[in-house]
Amino acid sequence: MSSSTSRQAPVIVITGTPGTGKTTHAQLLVEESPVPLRHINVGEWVKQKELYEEYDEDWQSYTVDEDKLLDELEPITSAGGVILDWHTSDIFPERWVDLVVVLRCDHSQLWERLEKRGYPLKKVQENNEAEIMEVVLDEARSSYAPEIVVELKSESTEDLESNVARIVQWIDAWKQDHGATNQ
Ligand SMILES: Nc1ncnc2c1ncn2[C@@H]1O[C@H](COP(=O)(O)OP(=O)(O)O)[C@@H](O)[C@H]1O
Repeated sequence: MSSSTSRQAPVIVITGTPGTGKTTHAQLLVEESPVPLRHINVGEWVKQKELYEEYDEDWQSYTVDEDKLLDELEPITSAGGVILDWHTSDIFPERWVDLVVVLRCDHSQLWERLEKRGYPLKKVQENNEAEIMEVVLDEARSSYAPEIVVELKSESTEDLESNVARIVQWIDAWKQDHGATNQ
C-alpha cells in the first residue's frame, strides 16, 4: 500500500478546520518527536512562495496553485520527516503520506478561537459550519486508507499533550516497522 519504505522518517499530515490546533500540535510534535521533523505550515508556504493564483478579498484567502504547490512539496516529502499542516488534505497523493491526523474541536470553542483571530464573521461562520458538518474529516476519510486516518479531539492542553504523545508512539512504531535509525 505504502511507498514509504525509502523514507527515513514519516510524512504526517495534520489537518482540521482552521483553529482546531494544527500549528500548535505540529510545533509540539517537532519538539517531542524521536526523529527530526520539519513543520510545513502549507498556508504560510503558499503565501511566502507565492504559490497562489489570486487573493480573494471577500474571503481573505488565497486561491492555491495546486500544481506549483505539489511541485514544491514533492522532493521534500519523498525525503520524509515532514509535518504537512493544512486545513485540507485531499491534494496530497496517498503515496506521500504515512499518517493523517484530523483535529476536531467543539464548535462553540472553535467560534471563540476564530473570533479572537480576527476573522470576519462570514469566515468564522463558514469554518464553524464546516466543523459541524465534518467536512475535513470526510475529505481525509475519502482520500486515504482508513488505517492511516486518526481523528483526535483538540479542546484542552491535556488533549494536546496526549495527542502528541500518541503520535510520538506511532512514530516509534513506524521506525521499528521501517528499520529506520535514530538520527
Ligand atoms: N488543544 C487545545 N486546547 C486549547 N487551545 C488550543 C488547543 N489547540 C489549539 N488551541 C488554541 O487555538 C488557537 C488556534 O490554534 P492553531 O494551532 O493556530 O490552529 P490551526 O493551526 O488549526 O489554525 C490558538 O490560540 C491555540 O493556542
